[in-house]
Amino acid sequence: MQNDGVRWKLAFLGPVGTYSHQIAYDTFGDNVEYHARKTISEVFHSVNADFAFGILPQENSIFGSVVETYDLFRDEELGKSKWIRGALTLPVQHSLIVHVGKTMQEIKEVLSHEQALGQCSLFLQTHVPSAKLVAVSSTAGAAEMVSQDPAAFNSAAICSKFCTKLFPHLEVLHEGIQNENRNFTRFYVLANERSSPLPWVCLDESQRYALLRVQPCLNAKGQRSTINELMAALQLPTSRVDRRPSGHGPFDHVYILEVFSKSRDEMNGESHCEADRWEDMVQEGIRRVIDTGDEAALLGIW
Ligand SMILES: O=C(O)C(=O)C[C@]1(C(=O)O)C=C[C@@H](O)C=C1
Repeated sequence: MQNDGVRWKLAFLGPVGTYSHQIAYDTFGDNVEYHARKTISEVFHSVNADFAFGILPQENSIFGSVVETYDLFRDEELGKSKWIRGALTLPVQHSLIVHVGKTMQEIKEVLSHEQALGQCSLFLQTHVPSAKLVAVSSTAGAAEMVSQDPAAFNSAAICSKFCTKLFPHLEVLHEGIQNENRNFTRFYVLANERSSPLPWVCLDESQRYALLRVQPCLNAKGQRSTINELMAALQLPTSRVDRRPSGHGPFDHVYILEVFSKSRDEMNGESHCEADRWEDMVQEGIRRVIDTGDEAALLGIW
């Protein structure tokens, strides 16, 4: 993917070896220039006029929503200068990685991203119940610390087994340690243009999606719309609802909703929902929410 001969830049949660990097490379291959960032927040803020794409972990099938990502969706820049352009799903198999020769009994602490610690909670309770669990910014970041930080010599990392090829002195002690064998993480592709072209692997044109931020406002009676009222105004099939504090006062919330076009079968014989028609349907839904006195914004459409 070239922009006047210059490769587009993509930000991912680093270092190389994270699941974010893996899904980014599986999707964009050698077509973009990769830039590692220390946190998910830095990935989000990197996407600007000069940075075409960012990869944001969104939800895991065992541990649920990635809270740091949803908190970033409250940022007003999303939907103004950057947009969600697609979703990608990666099968995730975690390994317990240690310094070569270390045994389970010697492990004093386990480092990883909080998502990976949560996805492996049963293994941790059973096999290293007294180890301290330390949340760090990424899985491969944890492997790098175990490999290079003398203070982490008796620590283990939860990460992809590929990390043992990237960082010296590491080996796999256990593989497939997540609570359920079938484990998937879904990622959003963040882009600096609302309709940035994406590699074909991101696009399933039989189904269209949009991400919305909806905020109930106080009416004249001092009441707020319920989530049922907001969804009734929207009139769009909704696959995901996440609620985060708005930051504007106690128990004041924003909702992040993922909506989708009806499936092929429900489209009255049409093979798929045309992009323009889907855009109209979404904009009409947003208008209906705003007409009830609440706030709604389009964060991305694909
Ligand atoms: O730390 C990584 O490897 C990431 O890419 C982050 C992340 C996440 O935030 O969910 C991605 C996939 C796994 O679920 C665990 C961690």
